[in-house]
Amino acid sequence: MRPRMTDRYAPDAALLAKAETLTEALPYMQRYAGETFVVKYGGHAMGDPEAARDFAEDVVLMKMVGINVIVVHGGGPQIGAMLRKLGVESKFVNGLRVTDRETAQIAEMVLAGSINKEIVGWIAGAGGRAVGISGKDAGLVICEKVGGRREPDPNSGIERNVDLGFVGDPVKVDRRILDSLSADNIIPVVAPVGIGVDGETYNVNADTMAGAIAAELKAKRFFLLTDVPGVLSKDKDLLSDLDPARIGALVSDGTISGGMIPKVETCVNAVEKGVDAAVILDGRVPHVMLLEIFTKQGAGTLVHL
Ligand SMILES: Nc1ncnc2c1ncn2[C@@H]1O[C@H](COP(=O)(O)OP(=O)(O)O)[C@@H](O)[C@H]1O
Ligand SMILES: CC(=O)N[C@@H](CCC(=O)OP(=O)(O)O)C(=O)O
Repeated sequence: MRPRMTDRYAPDAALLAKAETLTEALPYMQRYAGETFVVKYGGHAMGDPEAARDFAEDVVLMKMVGINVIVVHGGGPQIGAMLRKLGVESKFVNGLRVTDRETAQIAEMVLAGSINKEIVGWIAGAGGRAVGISGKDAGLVICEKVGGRREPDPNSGIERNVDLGFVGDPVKVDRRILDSLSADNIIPVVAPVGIGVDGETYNVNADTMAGAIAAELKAKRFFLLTDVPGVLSKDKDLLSDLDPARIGALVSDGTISGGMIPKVETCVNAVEKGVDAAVILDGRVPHVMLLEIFTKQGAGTLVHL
């Protein structure tokens, strides 16, 4: 027989708090089991190895409680570093990297070769099973070349059309490879490289790629991990809840600018196409996804209709 509980054997407060954390998580586990979550892991959020380990543990834990997790990663800063090392010039127009054939090859090498396998390794290290693929595999993400963008000429100041080269816009997502992997209890890790109908390789903005996949899967949640706490107000307070109309106003009055504009646009596009909610999260915060999923207060900025 187990000894009767006396003060001497009673668990201390810290231990009880651990049990309370788990019971607080219970309704969320019940709500999300069987649902699909798409996680975009940005290149800036991948900074240090400890954060990477936390990220992988969160992904594995989510999978363990029955969430179908799909990771789509970026790698913009890492592509930039490799291009500099190889002495290849690179520039961005409207947040998209102008990508000639050589740049496309280097981007694919960094994204699908190096970063993708690194993430697969982190997930394996946390006890999960992951398979790394790109949008080219099994025709996952079919792209069209993006149209040219208008930009002022640096010398004359006159606006001209800039051809972005091999930058792809996802036009079709074939979910079958993701469904097969998820059904086999494997976490798909997707590099943002797409394929044209003619077999051409396209460099795709990782937010756009993740948004297209989240929309096709009608994901319950679409997480975007970046290096800010979420969308901030003019006074730098975190805006924890936004709808498309409010986002439009914040973009118009200049509160949201730079790299945050395509990010919120991706979120709005995703929720309008059937994703339940998108959440912009700070990937530098340890276990930020667990805090968002399994606690009452959540974390980051939730975007919904
Ligand atoms: N209102 C805002 N709230 C938060 N970040 C903002 C806002 N407006 C502009 N930003 C900028 O957007 C950046 C995030 O976009 P980006 O650098 O493209 O992210 P990532 O590389 O992770 O995809 C932030 O680092 C910040 O400088
Ligand atoms: C067309 C285009 O711009 N592609 C991006 C792909 C990587 C990316 O988007 O990574 P982050 O999410 O880390 O920024 C690039 O070449 O940088």
